[in-house]
Amino acid sequence: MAAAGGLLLRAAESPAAAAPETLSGPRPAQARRHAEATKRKYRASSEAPPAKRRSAVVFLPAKRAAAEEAQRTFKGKAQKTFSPNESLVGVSGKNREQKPCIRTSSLFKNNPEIPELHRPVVKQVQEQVFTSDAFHKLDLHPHLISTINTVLNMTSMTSVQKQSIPVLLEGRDALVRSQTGSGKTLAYCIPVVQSLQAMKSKIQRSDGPYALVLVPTREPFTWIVPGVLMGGERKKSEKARLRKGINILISTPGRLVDHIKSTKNIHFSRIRWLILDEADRILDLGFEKDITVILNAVNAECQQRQNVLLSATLTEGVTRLADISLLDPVQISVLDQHHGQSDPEQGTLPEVSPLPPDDELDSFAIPGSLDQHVTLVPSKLKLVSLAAFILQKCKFEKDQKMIIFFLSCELVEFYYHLFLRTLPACSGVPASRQPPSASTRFKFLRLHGNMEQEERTAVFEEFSHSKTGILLCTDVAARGLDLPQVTWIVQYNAPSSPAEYIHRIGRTARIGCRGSSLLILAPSEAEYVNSLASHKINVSEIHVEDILSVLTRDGCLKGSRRGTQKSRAAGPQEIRRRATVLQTVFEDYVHSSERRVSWAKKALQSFIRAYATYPRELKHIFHVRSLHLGHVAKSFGLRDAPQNLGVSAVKRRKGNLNRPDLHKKTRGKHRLAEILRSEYSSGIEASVAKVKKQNKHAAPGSQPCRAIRTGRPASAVGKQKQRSPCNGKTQRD
Ligand SMILES: Nc1ncnc2c1ncn2[C@@H]1O[C@H](COP(=O)(O)OP(=O)(O)OP(=O)(O)O)[C@@H](O)[C@H]1O
Repeated sequence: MAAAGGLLLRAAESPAAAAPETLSGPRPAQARRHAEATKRKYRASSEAPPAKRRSAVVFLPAKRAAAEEAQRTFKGKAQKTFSPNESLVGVSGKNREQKPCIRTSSLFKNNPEIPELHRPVVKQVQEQVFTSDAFHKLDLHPHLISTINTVLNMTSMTSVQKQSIPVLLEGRDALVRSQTGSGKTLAYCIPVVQSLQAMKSKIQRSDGPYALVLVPTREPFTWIVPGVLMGGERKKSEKARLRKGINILISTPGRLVDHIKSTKNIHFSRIRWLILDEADRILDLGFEKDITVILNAVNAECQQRQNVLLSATLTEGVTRLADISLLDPVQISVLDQHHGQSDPEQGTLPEVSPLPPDDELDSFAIPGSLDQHVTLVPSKLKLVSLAAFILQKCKFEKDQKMIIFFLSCELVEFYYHLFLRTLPACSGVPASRQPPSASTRFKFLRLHGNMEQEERTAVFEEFSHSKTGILLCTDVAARGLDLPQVTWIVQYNAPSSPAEYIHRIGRTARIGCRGSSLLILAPSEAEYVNSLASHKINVSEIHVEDILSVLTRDGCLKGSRRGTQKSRAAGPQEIRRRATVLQTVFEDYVHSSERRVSWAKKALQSFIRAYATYPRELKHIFHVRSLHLGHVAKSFGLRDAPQNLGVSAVKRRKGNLNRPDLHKKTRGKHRLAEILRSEYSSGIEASVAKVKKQNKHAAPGSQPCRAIRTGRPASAVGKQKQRSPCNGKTQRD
């Protein structure tokens, strides 16, 4: 099929061999004008064809064959205008005769060549997830063991649990690094609960917090949550709960800082544990200053405690944070023997080592049960390719649960509504009369930072408990979320860093399960694969033609054209035709009203703005100048590129990003970053700003930093260079 598909695209790419784009085909004068316009576009765009992917010699006959096939297929029909509406059963549900015929989108013309992927094959860092050791081997309270066994239904420890729990029970500080979905949460929860229940004077609720757990986002609160503080909830009710007492306090850094600054009921004098979970994410989101405030506030009231820092990725920032927050820590890293680490099966305890070796920094452990793929898709084909992929997985395969990552909230909203309104209809039955199986197959959900907390929690719960479904989201869902049985992670837009890539794909293949991921890149972004390889991330290629070929299995994309059985076969021409039918479904939907067109334009604008915020080190791969706006517009169901969306227009608006309120409210980069990451913190920045003004000299966080346990000032965290671009980017989330 790959070979057949190869014919398909390359035939389209060759101007000489290209079959008429629409079934009507452009007239000669029109065609000339079109070709000249295209040439102009390529002069202005760096999406001009790069080096060919495969040898032209090898594919020349293939192109010719495809062209001949195309000519044969369309002979004598060049003037017939194809109305996709006629071809779709039940898609629009409107009177087909009354609809004007619409020129089919020119999907397969003038696309850039897809370059050959030359990936260095690297040996990925591997971790063994489970050990054969049972929890009852640990010196834990029998009641705790029976809870783990019977309530949580867990018997054997994971590697990270086996290595961490004894160390933490000994009372040591620890820096724990282990792959996504390997059970890090229990690795610290068990020692915390064991140590708290063993305290001589029985803990009272009114004692206040004994353990403080800092997490980066609001969603991942699970079974052990006696008290949660998170943005998006009413601060007043949180204050009441704090007054009653919370012994294990789990909070996002931003929200806790809000309470430190404005709530009298929060005391840290009894804190025995300070846990920084997902430290890499906390730093990525620019919470260094908040962590500084928290460390100072906790240090001011208590010195005797255990500190634990956990992370799936180990970056320079994480080790620096470990340096100032941990005292003489044990470093626990669950890597395989090849990587020179201790073998968990040998039961050896890890060495005490304050800093990891340089070559370990920024290389990531990926679950061995995760198959990673990449596909290079010209911008014009991106929408149909994603739709085809969804159809393939959710219509033709069983029990698929998929998460699709996008660059911004607006993109999530746009594609969520577009797919919701169009794809289920492709089952051939009007939405109202679809059997329940169709609605579960195409259960679309979305999750992003512009949603109310209540709705976010409901979506999280629904997707968590569902066996199938398609969750469209921003990076708000990339970290810490434990969503069981996810089979596919699709990255429709590339992540801003390899660490983000790891966390996105880490939502599948959790705790030893199998999972797969697909990264969709434009041909001009192909070099990103090398960037991943330099962090020991290996991906294998799926060809776009293979993804599109599923459309030939979809009866409702057949089209109305009466052809022989032979021409209906799953040949390249048929794939092109069906892709065009599907694209037209989207274009028809978008162009069915002015409002929808302007909605699609706004989504396109949001994409361009988000695209402009890739970090400097990735700008040579992701630069707005590389985007062919006309082609990108197609992936928003737009027939033409909207005016005034050029690079210069984007540059002009860049300072304003996509939140008009920012312009008014922010002064300077820092404030901008604060607002952009607001969803991860408290959601009440404005009130904090007010309080800040009032308590300028009184707030604990504003006091001069005192020495922390390592003797270094906490302000050192704040001074650290903000490595991640996320500060300027989380408007995406
Ligand atoms: N020993 C165990 N046996 C079976 N399941 C376990 C065990 N420990 C943890 N789990 C389950 O594994 C899943 C992943 O655990 P957890 O969320 O702690 O992983 P993580 O390493 O923190 O992942 P991430 O880095 O993505 O946040 C959870 O559903 C958890 O209940």
